[in-house]
Amino acid sequence: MNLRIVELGFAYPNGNQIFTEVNFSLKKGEIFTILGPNGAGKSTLLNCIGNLSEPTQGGIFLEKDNIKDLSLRQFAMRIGYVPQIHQPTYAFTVEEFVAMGRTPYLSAFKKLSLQDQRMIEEAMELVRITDLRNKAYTQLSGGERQLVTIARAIAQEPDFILLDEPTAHLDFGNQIKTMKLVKKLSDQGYGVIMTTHNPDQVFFIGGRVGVLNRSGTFEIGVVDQYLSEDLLSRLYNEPVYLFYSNQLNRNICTAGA
Ligand SMILES: Nc1ncnc2c1ncn2[C@@H]1O[C@H](COP(=O)(O)OP(=O)(O)OP(=O)(O)O)[C@@H](O)[C@H]1O
Repeated sequence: MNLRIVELGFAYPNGNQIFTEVNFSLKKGEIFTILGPNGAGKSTLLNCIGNLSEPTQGGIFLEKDNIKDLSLRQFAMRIGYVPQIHQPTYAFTVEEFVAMGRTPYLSAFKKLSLQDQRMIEEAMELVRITDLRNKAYTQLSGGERQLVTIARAIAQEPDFILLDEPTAHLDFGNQIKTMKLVKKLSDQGYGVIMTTHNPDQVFFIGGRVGVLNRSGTFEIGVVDQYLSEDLLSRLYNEPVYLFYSNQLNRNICTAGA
């Protein structure tokens, strides 16, 4: 299964052109990260891939199917989306919230099957939130909500998972756990697209990265070959340094004094 982003462009109705000519593809089991400064359009791009915003140019294809031609149910079985902020309306328990991921598989008024229950358990275990199962979603911290929303996407059993800044509300320990979880998801065969503000996370993950510039251009490269101190310093308008760690066997990205 291939997810292809072809000649994608997006402009808001007020004429604000956010990006043009975004091209990349992703297989199941791959991770693709997206970097870019505030306001560059990372969330807008993920919203297009997540079928929440309609691109003004180009299209998004799952194999040969343009996603705009899929029913909501077909789409939800193939792509799961974890938005940056999720404001709950009702006090569902964590287990009930994760169970919503099974909605595409349910027929009207039908109870959850054993397979549905198994996927809900597996998703909660993978994200390590099983002990929160009876807690109200409205009573969770921002970080816990983020993990529960990731579990809901996993329960959806999609081929691809989109994560919009998944570590935005997390403490340092949970940021590390989430990055390990992202790697685990790809090991388990999910294709993952993740936006982040932290280039070090991109070095941790490796693979390919797309950089969205303020000008709306999008460039792709292999992390270690493409992301240089010079490129990152220009991207963020601040000096950025890379150090190779023999212990970690990867580049570490940090700010200067
Ligand atoms: N409804 C809208 N109409 C016009 N412009 C908009 C609208 N919504 C967002 N924008 C603009 O689109 C641009 C891209 O926003 P987006 O949230 O996608 O960027 P981002 O890279 O995800 O930013 P951040 O890193 O701060 O989350 C911003 O300049 C924003 O002001």
